[in-house]
Amino acid sequence: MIELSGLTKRYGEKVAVDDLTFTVRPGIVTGFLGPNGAGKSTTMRMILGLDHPTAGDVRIDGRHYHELADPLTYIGALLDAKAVHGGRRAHHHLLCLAQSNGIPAGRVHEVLETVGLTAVARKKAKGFSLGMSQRLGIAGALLGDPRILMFDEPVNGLDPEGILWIRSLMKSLAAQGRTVFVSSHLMSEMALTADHLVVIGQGRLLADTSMADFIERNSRSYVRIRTPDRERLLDALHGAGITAVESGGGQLEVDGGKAEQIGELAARHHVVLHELSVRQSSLEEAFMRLTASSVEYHARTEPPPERPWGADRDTGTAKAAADAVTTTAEG
Ligand SMILES: Nc1ncnc2c1ncn2[C@@H]1O[C@H](COP(=O)(O)OP(=O)(O)OP(=O)(O)O)[C@@H](O)[C@H]1O
Repeated sequence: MIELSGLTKRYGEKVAVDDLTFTVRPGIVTGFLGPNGAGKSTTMRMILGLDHPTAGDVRIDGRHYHELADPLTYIGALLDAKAVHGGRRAHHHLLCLAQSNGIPAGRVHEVLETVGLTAVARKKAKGFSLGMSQRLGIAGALLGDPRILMFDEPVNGLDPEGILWIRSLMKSLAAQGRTVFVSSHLMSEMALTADHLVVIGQGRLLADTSMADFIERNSRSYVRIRTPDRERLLDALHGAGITAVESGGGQLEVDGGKAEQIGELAARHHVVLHELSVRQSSLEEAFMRLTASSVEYHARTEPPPERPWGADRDTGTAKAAADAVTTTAEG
């Protein structure tokens, strides 16, 4: 179990982690979600005693990291897959870790087998692909057979086979009763892996909920409408007591499953429809709604304004590219 209580980290004026209180429980996969810069890695570094909290406290099975006698036998972590010394062979890297942490050398073979790196055990880490490095990092995390495992963005840059492998590994570790804490900025990935969700934005706790509850609350079904007769349709909908909201690009959205009613209404008022479709909002959209006000770097979704070809020829391209990205540094 990992328990955070009022955990806070400031770097000068910047509050990277802001008063986080939550518990990561055994037997399930807990997803740790937040947009870029939300404070996930900083939180994980504080759990491992690599960064000191400005305020608050974090405990691993009731103790601070530095109080654990052989920490790798309590908590194993993958923070940065490329942090391995490139000149070291995979086997040697794990052996050094084992020897310096009081772990029997025989575990090296076992974990290499578990992560599927036995065939390349004598190869130097600098020749490893990102996927192989992730597997080596995970082997290091598993080395002490710990009850708690923590992975920082383990699927970043992996191919579908690697993603599937990590997903099933995390689930099987949790099924063995271990505590599994995994960070990601992809809600869609977490929906397939995690049983519980902790969402943060700009260092603050935004949600601490079961995945089932999150899906239940955020699976919105709505009707999407495109029409060249927008004003007439809005009047007709209004007259029938149906509320439509603009959803960008001239589209309208109506909550609930009223597609037939809207279609018949449009026909009665001779309104042309280009689209009338029932949609289900994705969990990724729900996550983006939840974290919208805490995202530090926004890319504009509409295309940049069109420029006559040749105008600002020398600087136009760079300028248009710069215009397309709006950076708002909040907080
Ligand atoms: N050593 C540091 N000095 C100053 N600021 C830092 C330092 N480490 C992190 N930060 C800032 O703290 C905030 C949180 O960073 P952190 O890396 O924990 O976020 P994250 O959620 O892991 O992001 P990502 O998904 O991009 O990895 C960011 O604004 C970052 O710039």
